[in-house]
Amino acid sequence: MMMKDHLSLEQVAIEFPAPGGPFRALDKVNLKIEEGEFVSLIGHSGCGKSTVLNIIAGLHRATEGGVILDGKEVNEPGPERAVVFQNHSLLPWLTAYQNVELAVKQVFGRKKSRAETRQWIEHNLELVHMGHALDKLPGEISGGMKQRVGIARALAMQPRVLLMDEPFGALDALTRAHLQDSLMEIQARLNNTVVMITHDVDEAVLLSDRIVMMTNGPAATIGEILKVDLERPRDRLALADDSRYNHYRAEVLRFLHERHRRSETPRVVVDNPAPDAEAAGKSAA
Ligand SMILES: Nc1ncnc2c1ncn2[C@@H]1O[C@H](COP(=O)(O)OP(=O)(O)OP(=O)(O)O)[C@@H](O)[C@H]1O
Repeated sequence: MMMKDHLSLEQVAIEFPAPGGPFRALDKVNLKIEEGEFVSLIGHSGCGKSTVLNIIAGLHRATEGGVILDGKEVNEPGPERAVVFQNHSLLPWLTAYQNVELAVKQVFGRKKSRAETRQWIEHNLELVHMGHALDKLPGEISGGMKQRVGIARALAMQPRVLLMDEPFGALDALTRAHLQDSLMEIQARLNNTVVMITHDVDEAVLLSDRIVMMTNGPAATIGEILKVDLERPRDRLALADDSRYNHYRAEVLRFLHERHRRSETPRVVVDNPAPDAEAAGKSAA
């Protein structure tokens, strides 16, 4: 696969106004992401993961440094960077189809004919296995299904970068596993560049090409980057017994627990749906 650098964070720092003077949440964040790469951000609660994602999304402006996407500086939100949040954020009065349609019309306007628009919306909902529920309202479908629609909406914008802020965090373990598998399948087909925040160590290892581990704030930065050299497609059951998989998992846990331990209990989920979950230890906290 041909890969080239296309997204880079250069010397990113951000300060938020605070009563005692500016609060420096991030400092000297440097990261280069290649096209088609799947990168996850992991770190203790409050270290600044969402802030990094929001800066890439153009929702926050860096105080110092900046983000370059395909040679252009990012300074506002744009459809080439679609965001999927933890809580779906669908409009409740619109059906699954109409929620995706809204985004498609915003991005493509009149560039697609009516027939093409319809086909494109259906295609994206089918990608996430929601082709059977086009006319359902968000209130009529489960949390996992809503999240699928949110992902379809983001994919339908044909973004160059897919930004996901704990997209499966609110779901039960089984639904989460299904959606992780769907996401891997879609990414293999479309070769999207993905930046995903997660608190789930298994999710990070299973999905990522690289895991970016952040230090605690204030002035949080990238502590270590772990390259996950596991061939794709990846199979969660086969990997549960794979020593390399367990090594990567242990590396992330070591980083979170030894190097950057906080006095309070870190919000880290180790929720392995594989049969050896008992042996591996249910909770990282
Ligand atoms: N708009 C803001 N104004 C002031 N401070 C902010 C703002 N947004 C974030 N912060 C602060 O910046 C730091 C990083 O927050 P952020 O939400 O990015 O962390 P996080 O790693 O995503 O946390 P979590 O894992 O709990 O979601 C925190 O100390 C937070 O209080």
